[in-house]
Amino acid sequence: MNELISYKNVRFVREKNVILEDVNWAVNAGEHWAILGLNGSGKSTMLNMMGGYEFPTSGTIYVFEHEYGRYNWEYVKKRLGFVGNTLNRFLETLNMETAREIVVSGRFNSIGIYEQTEADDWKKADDLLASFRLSYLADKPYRFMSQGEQRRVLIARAFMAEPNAMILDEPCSGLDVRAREELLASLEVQAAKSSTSLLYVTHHIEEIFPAVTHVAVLKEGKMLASGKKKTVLTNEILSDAFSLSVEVEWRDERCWLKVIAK
Ligand SMILES: Nc1ncnc2c1ncn2[C@@H]1O[C@H](COP(=O)(O)OP(=O)(O)OP(=O)(O)O)[C@@H](O)[C@H]1O
Repeated sequence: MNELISYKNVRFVREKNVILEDVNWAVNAGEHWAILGLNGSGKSTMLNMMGGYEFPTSGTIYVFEHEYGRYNWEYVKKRLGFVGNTLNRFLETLNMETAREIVVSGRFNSIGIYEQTEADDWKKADDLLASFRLSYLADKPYRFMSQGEQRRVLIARAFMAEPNAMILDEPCSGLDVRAREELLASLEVQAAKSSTSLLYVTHHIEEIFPAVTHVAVLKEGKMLASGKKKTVLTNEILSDAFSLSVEVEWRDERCWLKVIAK
């Protein structure tokens, strides 16, 4: 499977408001994407469509070569990981569990372990914890972890099912600079190790870690630009996207934003 995700002329209208218009986008195996755009530009709506939470008003969406609306979507959802910046609905269960238990539960796409686990599952969870440099937390309950540690545990959990693609929706929001850098370093390692394509949603270009290969920029529901990161992360495109005069500075495969004029 080469083309993992494809949006063709996708339009989405909610209560007479056009939320997405003429969105064309394709993600191929081996690519890692950042999805950029101001608040309300349509990023979450666009990505929620992959999980089947929103249905395009017109246009077509293919995920893992299956057309949305013409296939049993439960199978597709199993191959798609999702990590938001909050799992509050499940907080009570999470709080009781240790890092190891939470990571193992990712094998069954559940919060809480309700199925038989094998020794291999625990070994894999331990390997993931090591890869995220979280082994020291293995037996610690979630409620006693820092916010940054909690986020990394949830991301490690999402890798447990080895999804074909994983949506990371603003995973660094609310984290301090050190916790942010630890999370990004973990993603960098994981991007090199696993075959999961990462789809990283953010407002901040500073979070685009070196392994990200492509960037999509949304503005007011339209795809302003998409393609290889160096061709998209330019002064012109970002100034347009943010409606602000900005300059991009590249350093060690990371980029930083300077505001020139408001
Ligand atoms: N449940 C909803 N009901 C009505 N309008 C909504 C709803 N969810 C989103 N919208 C509107 O749809 C548009 C796109 O929102 P969306 O959440 O997709 O943007 P976003 O780029 O993800 O924003 P953010 O960065 O703030 O998360 C916005 O105008 C928003 O107000």
